[in-house]
Amino acid sequence: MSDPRKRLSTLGVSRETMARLEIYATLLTRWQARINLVGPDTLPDLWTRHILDSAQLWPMIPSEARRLADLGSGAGFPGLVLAILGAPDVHLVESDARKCAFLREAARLTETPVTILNRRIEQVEPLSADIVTARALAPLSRLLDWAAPHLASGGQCLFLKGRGAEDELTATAKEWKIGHRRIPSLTDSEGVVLQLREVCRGSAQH
Ligand SMILES: C[S@@+](CC[C@H](N)C(=O)[O-])C[C@H]1O[C@@H](n2cnc3c(N)ncnc32)[C@H](O)[C@@H]1O
Repeated sequence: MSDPRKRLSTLGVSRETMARLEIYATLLTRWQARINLVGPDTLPDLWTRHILDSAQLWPMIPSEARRLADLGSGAGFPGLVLAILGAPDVHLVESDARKCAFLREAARLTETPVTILNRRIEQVEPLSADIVTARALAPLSRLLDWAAPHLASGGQCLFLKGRGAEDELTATAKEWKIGHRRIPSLTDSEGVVLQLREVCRGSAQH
């Protein structure tokens, strides 16, 4: 099944939510002419490369999660897509003011409640999030430095990563003790979702 809209429906996305994703996709395509929201070569494949890629995290969010923080949201991947799908109390952290203007407009038109923080992650007060997400932001060791202060007790990270994920995990072992799962990506044959629990500083025991 390669049609991304059909694949979204298998993730439990309703027709009403699909209509809000359509509004988001249309707005993004319009704004892309003015500001670089996504890599221009990826725009024709927006639904698979960005929307489905983000939405694949939706089934991994536990029903008891109360807050999600998305770091370096850019045009809203994955955080705004997850908010449209119904993730609770989503905070989008993005340092670029023009991208934040886009996020505000997309949230308004899709009637999605989100908190947009136009700040550098390093300057944001601890968010106490049950889920911290990020895609295409930084190597894993830096992501962990940024994400750890924002994790609630018992919280987890969901990071979309490419083919270097294994090496990145190895590189963090000296500094971080993490329970992790690697879940193959639905959209990228070489990609994975890194699901990280019990993130704490200190080397892994071998
Ligand atoms: C490569 S883009 C990825 C955007 C989005 N997550 C995606 O996958 O399409 C990285 C984004 O992170 C933002 N960013 C980079 N460093 C940041 C920081 N320290 N604090 C907040 N945002 C940051 C950039 O402005 C940019 O929009």
